[in-house]
This record gives sequence, C-alpha cells and structure tokens, in this order.
Amino acid sequence: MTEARIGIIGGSGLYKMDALKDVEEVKVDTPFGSPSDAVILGTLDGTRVAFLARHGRNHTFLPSELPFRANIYAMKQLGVEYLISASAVGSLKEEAKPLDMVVPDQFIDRTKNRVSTFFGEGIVAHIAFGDPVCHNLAGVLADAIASLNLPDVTLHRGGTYVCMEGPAFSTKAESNLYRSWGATVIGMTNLPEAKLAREAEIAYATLALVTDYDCWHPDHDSVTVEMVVNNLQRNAVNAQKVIQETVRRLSDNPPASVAHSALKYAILTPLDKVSTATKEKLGLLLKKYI
Ligand SMILES: CSC[C@H]1O[C@H](OP(=O)(O)O)[C@H](O)[C@@H]1O
Ligand SMILES: Nc1ncnc2[nH]cnc12
Repeated sequence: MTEARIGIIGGSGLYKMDALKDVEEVKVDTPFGSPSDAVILGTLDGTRVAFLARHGRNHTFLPSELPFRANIYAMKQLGVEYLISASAVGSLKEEAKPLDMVVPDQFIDRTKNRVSTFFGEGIVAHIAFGDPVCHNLAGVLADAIASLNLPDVTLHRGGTYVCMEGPAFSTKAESNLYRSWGATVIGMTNLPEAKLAREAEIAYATLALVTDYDCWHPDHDSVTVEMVVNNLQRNAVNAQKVIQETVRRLSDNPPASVAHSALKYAILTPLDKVSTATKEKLGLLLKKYI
C-alpha cells in the first residue's frame, strides 16, 4: 500500500521535521531487518511524506553501522518513489563555504565496509550507475533552493561527493588527495543509499549541507563535531524550508526518472532459476518483472 510517494532521510542534525502535520510513527520491518528508527509519516502542505532519521533520532548508529538496506527497503515498502537525502558534508572547495548547499551529481566511493546491494543469494543484477543521482529530482531540489533566496546560502548545482568510511574524519593528505581529484564535498553516508535506491527503482537526490572545510583549509580549523553541530543547527532550519518547497514542487509535477525502471535490463539471472526464498525476500523489487 502506498503511504507516501516522497521520502526524506534526515542526516546529522536533522532528526525530525517540525512542519509535519498529522504525524504517525510506523515501526517498519523489512527482509533486511529494522531501519534506523521508526518512520514518521506526516503531511507537508497536503502531501503525505515518510521521514526517517538516518542515524536514529538519538544519533546512535555510526555511518558503518547504518542499516542501509533496511532503510531503503522500508521506504520502498511505504510506496516511496522519490527520496531526498539531507546530509552534513565537509567542503573540499574554497567556494563551497559553511552553510552553503550543494546538490551533487557524482559520487566517489571510499567506503570499505558497506553492503550496498540487495542482490546476491542466487540472483545477480548490475544497475547502471554512471549518473548516480536522479537528474530530474536533483533539478527540482536545486530549483527549490534557488527559489527561496536563503540569506548567507549559495547554491552549488552539481559536484562530486566523496563517501568515506569514517567514523574518524580524513587526514590532510586524504583531504588534499580528494581535492586533487576535483571533488566538491565529503561525507560518510550517501553512496550506499544512492546505490540501493537505484536498485529499488527509487529516484534519489542529495541535499548536501556544508558544515565545515574538512581539514585541508589553511585558514580554518580542522573539522570537529562541535563545528559540524553548530552549523547544522542553522542548516537544519534552512534544510526544512528547502524540503518543504521541494515536496510542494514534486507533488505538483512529479518528474520522470530513469531510476524508476533501473532494473529493466539489470538482472542477469533468469528469474525462473531464482529460489522461491530469494524471490520472496526481494518480492517488492522483482514483482514488476516476474
Ligand atoms: C556529525 S559529522 C559526521 C557525520 O555527519 C554526516 O552525517 P549524515 O551524512 O548522516 O548527515 C557524515 O556523513 C557523518 O556521518
Ligand atoms: N569533514 C567531513 N568529513 C566527513 N563527513 C562530514 N560530515 C560533515 N563534515 C564532514
């Protein structure tokens, strides 16, 4: 049953959305275990949305401990077709300053310890991931940011998000290496989500909220949690305005997304050769194709 077509994953500092009305807390169970927390279903300007605090409402999961598969599968179970991730990031470029917003269009994977696929156990699929973010959803998100004219916030359309393992922040050598690659921002969470969302045929885009200059900048102190949290409190207010405006635009005009048919040519294993147990486990993803 479709509870919400639009999902929001709130990262560090965005543990709830104050503007949600008619709130219902749902404990969702998935074939991949429980999500990070109960999903909050609520209404934003007449549109039902599903909100999940990525690290749990009390921030109890390390990035490496996040139940990424359960989080994305839970969104799929609730009927989500568009997923907006709000995330704290460090900046790797002078021009992306704290409080700025970046809507990345690329990722670099520096994680070491994440399960980033629903497949395996007798079924093989390889999704196309050259464009890891839904171009149309990212466009709606960026247009929403631009329309708000938020004071002290510059919007950066496009950019590369390096996803590191953490939990320790980068060394200066690493930070400078990523800069030499031309990357824009760094965080610890969005790449596994983007991959799993694509496998689940959910359009995904990231609202990256800059909190710090990581550790490379000669004129700024190296990132600390205190620095991140201080800027996040200011970012979180802006993030909610952006999400609200994005939801309004999405409900008026839901865009097409390549993500919505991502599995069409991705599954290599003939489905009649897949075990019933695996077919049942992945039922929601496979049902269109069986
Ligand atoms: C609190 S600083 C490091 C932490 O913040 C980011 O979290 P999220 O992506 O969930 O907003 C980063 O990825 C780290 O998990
Ligand atoms: N500098 C940084 N590195 C990794 N994740 C972050 N999240 C916020 N700032 C970060």
